[in-house]
Amino acid sequence: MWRRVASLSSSISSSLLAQTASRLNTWESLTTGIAQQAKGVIAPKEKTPFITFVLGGPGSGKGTQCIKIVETFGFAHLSAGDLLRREIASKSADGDMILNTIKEGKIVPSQVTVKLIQKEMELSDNHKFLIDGFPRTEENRVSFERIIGVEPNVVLFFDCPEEEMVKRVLNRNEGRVDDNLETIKKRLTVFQALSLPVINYYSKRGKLYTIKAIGTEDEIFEQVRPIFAAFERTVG
Ligand SMILES: Nc1ncnc2c1ncn2[C@@H]1O[C@H](COP(=O)(O)OP(=O)(O)OP(=O)(O)O)[C@@H](O)[C@H]1O
Ligand SMILES: Nc1ccn([C@H]2C[C@H](O)[C@@H](COP(=O)(O)O)O2)c(=O)n1
Ligand SMILES: [Mg+2]
Repeated sequence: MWRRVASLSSSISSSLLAQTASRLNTWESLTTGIAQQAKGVIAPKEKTPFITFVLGGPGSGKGTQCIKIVETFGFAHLSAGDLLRREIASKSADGDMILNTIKEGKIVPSQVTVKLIQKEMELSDNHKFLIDGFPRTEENRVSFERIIGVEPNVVLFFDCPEEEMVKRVLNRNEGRVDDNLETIKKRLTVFQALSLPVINYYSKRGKLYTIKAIGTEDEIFEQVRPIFAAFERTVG
């Protein structure tokens, strides 16, 4: 549905695009939604999706703040890392490759991650998505745009000093295979080299909201809250 909407975007005005997107979404609901509703699985998607990418280094507090955004603003939270860990746990065909990549602090091929995100978006009856820990690379970003066919509305960047991120990750205690000093160092290098260019890209496109990610969880959320409050009336 979203790929078809996006392919029209260069040739028509934004208000016409919004109307067209709305109609295409409704049309798609009618064609695919009927079968799903007949089975009682999913409510029709009648609203244009509102997509937020949540970026920041390892341990910067993305997941913690996503929980608060979900509670306060009713978004669906899709954590790329959680989706990949679920593939490992379910022993899927890509499970071993994903496990080895995560242990090495590297990035899983984009096609794998985008397909997992796409599946969750399609299954969700929400239209507001927080996509946490994605895109981590330019390849991730381009792949999302190609496969899903839309750009994010908002990009949050949790900007946290390295020392603090390392301290938080080492204290996390959730049994993650990448929460050790050796892997954290590699993840920080990957973040600097591959993720910062994505953050700069969205800054240039005027979509980036930088949050100073130090202080208590509640203090940090007070920087996040007004961003979504400003969109709430238009997004629903
Ligand atoms: N403001 C904060 N102050 C202190 N600790 C925090 C704060 N925010 C989160 N934490 C803790 O730091 C750890 C990392 O937070 P979180 O898992 O949210 O980070 P993340 O950005 O999602 O990391 P990753 O990219 O590794 O998934 C968690 O144990 C969390 O409870
Ligand atoms: N877009 C992504 C997101 C995550 N991964 C892998 C590599 C990360 O180190 C790991 C954990 O992610 P997190 O829970 O910290 O967001 O998952 C990836 O390859 N691509
Ligand atoms: Mg996380």
